[in-house]
Amino acid sequence: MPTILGQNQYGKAENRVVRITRDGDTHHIKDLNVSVALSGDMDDVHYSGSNAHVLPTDTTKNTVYAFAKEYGIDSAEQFGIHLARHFVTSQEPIHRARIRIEEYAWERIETSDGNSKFIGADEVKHSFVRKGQETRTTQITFDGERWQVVSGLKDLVVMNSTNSEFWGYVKDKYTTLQEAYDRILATQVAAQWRYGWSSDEERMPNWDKSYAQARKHMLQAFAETYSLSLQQTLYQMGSRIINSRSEIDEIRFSLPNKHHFLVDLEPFGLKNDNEVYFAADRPYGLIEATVLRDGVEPQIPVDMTNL
Ligand SMILES: O=c1[nH]c(=O)c2[nH]c(=O)[nH]c2[nH]1
Repeated sequence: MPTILGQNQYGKAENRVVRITRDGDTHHIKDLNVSVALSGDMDDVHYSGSNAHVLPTDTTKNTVYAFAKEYGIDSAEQFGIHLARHFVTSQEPIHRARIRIEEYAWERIETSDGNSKFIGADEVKHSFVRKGQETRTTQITFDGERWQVVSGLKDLVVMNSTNSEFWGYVKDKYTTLQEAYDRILATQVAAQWRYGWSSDEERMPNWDKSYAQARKHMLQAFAETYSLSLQQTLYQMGSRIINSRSEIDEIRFSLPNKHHFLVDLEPFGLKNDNEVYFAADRPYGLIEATVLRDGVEPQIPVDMTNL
């Protein structure tokens, strides 16, 4: 049976790099998980085993660490752009680079009553606690000409303890769900947004500011939407970002509905007045959608949850 090679890519996945920047005795941390995927003129290695075009995955790993030292890590996006440009422009057989980065945030530990020489005004200059909230993500793709930057976050857990209803839905013979006029709405946000920036000729966005603003608008929309469904809330979150951030053209969400079921306390002679819930972990409703600036083509893949 004749066969041919289809899409292929290779590189070192999940390079964990921690970069400390020492500003006197005040230290700064960047903690990343960097995955490199390269593609191009790689037929021969698959067909015959010739490695003549293969930059070893080990080298791609080393490059991540060397770049962390040589250029530092400003933002995950900036670091990814640097790496992608390097692989595509320095190796002829490599035509495309995709760099995926997860960033883990750390914050300074507050002091008790400053008595060590290492302790500043009200925080330790070299002691950190990892932030327990979301993970920031980015994916940089470069083909030698066009850039695509898709950034976002995952595992951002949010809850509204009121201002959520769900009723008026289709009912068939299998429907048992009771209509809800005051329910808990909770989800674990995975969101990926695509920047309009796509060529070196255009002015690059301020990645850190854009992330902070997109996150803020998303959370505010979640909190401020009186929800008739998680779908409606999702759309509000997305359109709030598109309307307030001109550098972002498209955003895709994957929102698990973290169901909170009222517990029946009647057997114990107790009335449950929307106070005691069972937080179910599965199954969960999974609500996913893309929100776009009118007129732009969608580019974020539908199945982006493991980005
Ligand atoms: O916000 C919701 N959207 C649904 O589509 C749905 N389906 C369901 O059973 N509960 C909910 N809640």
